[in-house]
Amino acid sequence: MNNDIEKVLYSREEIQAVTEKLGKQITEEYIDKNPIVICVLKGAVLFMADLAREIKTYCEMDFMDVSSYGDGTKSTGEVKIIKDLDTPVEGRNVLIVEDIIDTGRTLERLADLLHHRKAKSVKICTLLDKPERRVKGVVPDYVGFEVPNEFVVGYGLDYAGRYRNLPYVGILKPEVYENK
Ligand SMILES: O=P(O)(O)OC[C@H]1O[C@H](OP(=O)(O)OP(=O)(O)O)[C@H](O)[C@@H]1O
Ligand code: HPA
Ligand SMILES: [Mg+2]
Repeated sequence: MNNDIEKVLYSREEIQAVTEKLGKQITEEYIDKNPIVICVLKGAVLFMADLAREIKTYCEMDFMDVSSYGDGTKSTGEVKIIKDLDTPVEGRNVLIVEDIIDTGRTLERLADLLHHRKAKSVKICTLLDKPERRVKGVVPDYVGFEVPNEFVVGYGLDYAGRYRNLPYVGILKPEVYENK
C-alpha cells in the first residue's frame, strides 16, 4: 500500500500538531455555544475523531454521509446525501468537519442545506484545502493545510475506497489510477 504513494505531504506528527492548534481555536470560539459538530462521512472520520478530542468544551456530534466522487478521482458534479443528520439544527451553532475542500461542491450543498434549516451559524473546519480547483465560492473558517492540485489520499481520504487507513496524507502515484 505504501508503495502506491509518490510523496508524503503531511506526516502523522504534522497532522497531530495542526489538529491541536485547530482544536484550541475552536474551543475558544465555541465556549458556552454548545455546537453540533458534523462529520462528513466517510472521509472526515479520522480527522473528526482526533479533532473532537482537542475540543475542550461542551459539544454534540452528528454524522452525515455525502458522496460525489464515487470510485474515481474526478467530482461527478452530483452531491448525493446518503445519510442525513439525526439532530435538528434550527437555532443551533453548527461546525462542519471535512477532510478536504476541492471543487467546493460538497460544502456548498451542505452549507446551503443547513442555512435552509435555519441553523444559527454554520462554520467549516477542513484539514485540507485545495483552492486551485474551486468552482464554488466556499471559504473555510479553519484550515489545517493548503494542498497542491494533486489527488491526495490517506488519513480518511480514499481512492476507490482504499488508502483511508494510511496515518499520513500523500500524493497517489498517477499510474495507480491511470491504469484503471
Ligand atoms: O469539494 P469537493 O470537490 O466536493 O470534494 C470534497 C469532498 O469529496 C470527498 O468526498 P467523497 O465524495 O469522495 O466521499 P467520501 O468522503 O465518502 O470518500 C471529500 O471527503 C469531501 O467530502
Ligand atoms: O484529492 C482528493 N483525494 C481524495 N478524495 C478527494 N475528494 C476530493 N478531492 C480529493
Ligand atoms: Mg472519496
